[in-house]
Amino acid sequence: MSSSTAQTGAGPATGPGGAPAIELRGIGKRFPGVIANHDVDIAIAAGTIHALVGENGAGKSTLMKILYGVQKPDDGTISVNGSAVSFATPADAIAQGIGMVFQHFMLADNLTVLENVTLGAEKLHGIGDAARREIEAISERYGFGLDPDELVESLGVGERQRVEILKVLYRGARIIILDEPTAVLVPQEVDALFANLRELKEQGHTLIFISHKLDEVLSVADDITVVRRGTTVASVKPADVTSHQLAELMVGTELPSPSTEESTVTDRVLLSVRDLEVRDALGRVELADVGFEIHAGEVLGIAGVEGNGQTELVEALVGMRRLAAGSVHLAEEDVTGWSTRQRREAGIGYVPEDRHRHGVLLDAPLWENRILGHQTRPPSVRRGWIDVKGARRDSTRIVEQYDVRTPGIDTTARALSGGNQQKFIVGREMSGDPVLLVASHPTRGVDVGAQAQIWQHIKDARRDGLAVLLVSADLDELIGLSDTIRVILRGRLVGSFDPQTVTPQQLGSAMTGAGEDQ
Ligand SMILES: Nc1ncnc2c1ncn2[C@@H]1O[C@H](COP(=O)(O)OP(=O)(O)OP(=O)(O)O)[C@@H](O)[C@H]1O
Repeated sequence: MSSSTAQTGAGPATGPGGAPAIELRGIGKRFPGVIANHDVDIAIAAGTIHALVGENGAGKSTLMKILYGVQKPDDGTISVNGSAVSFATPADAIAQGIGMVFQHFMLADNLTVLENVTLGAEKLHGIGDAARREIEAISERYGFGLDPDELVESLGVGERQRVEILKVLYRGARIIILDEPTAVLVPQEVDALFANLRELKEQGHTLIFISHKLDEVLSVADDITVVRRGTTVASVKPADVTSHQLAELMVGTELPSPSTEESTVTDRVLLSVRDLEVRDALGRVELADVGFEIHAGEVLGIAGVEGNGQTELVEALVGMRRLAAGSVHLAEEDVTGWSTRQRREAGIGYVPEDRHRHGVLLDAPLWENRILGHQTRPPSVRRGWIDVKGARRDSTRIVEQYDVRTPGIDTTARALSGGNQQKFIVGREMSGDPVLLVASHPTRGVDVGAQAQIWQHIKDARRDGLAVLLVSADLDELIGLSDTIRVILRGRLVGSFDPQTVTPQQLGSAMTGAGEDQ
């Protein structure tokens, strides 16, 4: 146990040089109908790893956007290394040595590491040998293992993230903000990321990251700030709290404890996939020999490192990809040649992996988003016409049942926090009694309390016979929710595991191919 004590509010934590690397005092930010931040006080010591935790919509991203010059605060002051600053744009923050790594990587796949890193920063070291030397030096110094001339499209998720970190280091960042950096990583990659973060810290950098994974926060952070309903409510040391206590600080109440459940798997096959093959536009095989069944009342979990065919599998099932071979049966019906619309009408719910591309219309109000993908089914239509009242009523129900934090159903999806957008999408796709739910990362970016609620909704529907294909990067979710777990590797299903007995480490090994020889 550390001798440090939990503080309420943030005291003047000082770094080696005296002043904190970052000090936020009295920060406030309002949006129409919402107070995103108020009275935020945080001091972040130089050369430390500082975690920011809090419920969906608590105001974490807004705070980080203020610190990176994306949003302007209405109140309060920001100091960097003891000097007051004011940022009109991210360029101002970068000039002060602050960099940000977003959750959605912003890399061009068809360019090399060097081209991605120098893009927009040509003035620093050009785009030739000087730049290459600098990139190699940074990669070497922090143990990133990146080759400047490698194409980004051939890199794995963890490597891409290192390119993003390298990009901000290249631009001179000493203070690096990471928004949910572990959401897309497998356990081994998380370990590698944390090793990189610790190395950066050793060399004097200050790291600030947002996470919903409290165990990880406890393992890597030096300090943790808890944000609740827009303001900082506690600042604690990892040694002084458990993940359960941390969760309670976040939500302000006790958390429901998970219930163990009897198996609900029936012998009625709802989805039957045989010899599925999918090819890309150039004819390269993306999925091969994929076959499985899901019964009514069963959750089939798919584990895999991102980019191993999950996207193709999910899109093939919902009718967004043509099959090169194989068949898909929903209940007794051969749906292989059916359109997405026909499949949805037959009762397939779909939670897409990229909520901004396929899940919501960001500039449309929530009630219109209720209709998206459900244009031909009640309550969105009545006698062939869009039923505005029905859609509005059902949107209100989703907001209540899924605890979507929003001023109302006329608010645009864009104005919701990421986790709240996700809750709305899951609520919509669980509407109208689907027979099959095809869900990609249904709780990505969702806080622990809301995650438990979504799991419960899925379990309840499973008890009523819902079949679920669950693709998730969260191995605890896969283990907690699935009846069987299959591992996908390079477009093939390579392993089958019993969630009752498998460990995250075993899954992680199978996912990276380490268990291939078994
Ligand atoms: N551009 C915007 N316009 C209107 N409201 C916004 C905007 N951005 C954020 N908000 C609101 O501000 C509040 C805080 O949102 P923020 O994204 O900071 O939360 P968060 O803690 O990062 O949540 P999550 O964990 O879900 O990502 C939310 O109520 C959100 O709806």
